[in-house]
Amino acid sequence: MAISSANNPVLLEDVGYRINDIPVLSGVSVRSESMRIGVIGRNGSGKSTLARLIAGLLEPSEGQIRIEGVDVYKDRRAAIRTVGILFQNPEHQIIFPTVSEEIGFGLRQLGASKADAVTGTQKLLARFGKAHWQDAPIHALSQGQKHLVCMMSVLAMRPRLLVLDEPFAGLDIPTRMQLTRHLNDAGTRLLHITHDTRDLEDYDQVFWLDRGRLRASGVARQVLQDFTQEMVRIGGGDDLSLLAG
Ligand SMILES: Nc1ncnc2c1ncn2[C@@H]1O[C@H](COP(=O)(O)OP(=O)(O)OP(=O)(O)O)[C@@H](O)[C@H]1O
Repeated sequence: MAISSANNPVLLEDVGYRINDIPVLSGVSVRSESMRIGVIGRNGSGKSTLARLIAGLLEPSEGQIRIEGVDVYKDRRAAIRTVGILFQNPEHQIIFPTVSEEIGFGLRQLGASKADAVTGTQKLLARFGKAHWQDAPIHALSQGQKHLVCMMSVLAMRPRLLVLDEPFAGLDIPTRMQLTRHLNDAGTRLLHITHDTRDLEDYDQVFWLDRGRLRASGVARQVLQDFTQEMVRIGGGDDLSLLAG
């Protein structure tokens, strides 16, 4: 299903990012109007850095990023309505002790009154069939349940694009399937960053990030096939031996 979001592109123009003058990303240009955008790459290829740039949490050292027309780093007010992000580790996202406080916080960020945030949280939990989680202490939840709390908290803010930074790594198959179903039901545009080709099999368009540069882009099937072949080829060697410096 290749529904497009024409005229609302995810647009990166010649984006670079340096840490202590060392390039982590260089010359990354992406234009996509797809509803399901994938980014694949090895460990250390710059995926998480790219996720944070697209969410507006980092300022590009070079180039421009516009998500549906919004400069997500400079215009933070517009950015929180435009892009949400889910991290690999829920502990990096969760700040509050209970489920309802965590979800309500995002609604308050959007300007909802305390009462509206409470009602909005109740409605959202009911929509996910989790009304009974309202007062649950988050520390008592399983890892998969914590992921779902993060997902509900982000979706409560109705972002037009949701960036997924390997949120399913380390989860078992049923949990991955259930979380994926919730994501698909939400109908939100997704930009999914991963090293696991399984996550992107039914995506519209995939970008392959290699050592901080875009190596390929195109329809998912072709890019994933080329990526897998290259990973198997590298896996036959021993590049773990290489030390920098
Ligand atoms: N704060 C930092 N300080 C120094 N180097 C960093 C920092 N953040 C990222 N890097 C370096 O930038 C490169 C890209 O890191 P990044 O985390 O974006 O890659 P990744 O593709 O998400 O990796 P992984 O799949 O292992 O999570 C790596 O070489 C990493 O060591």
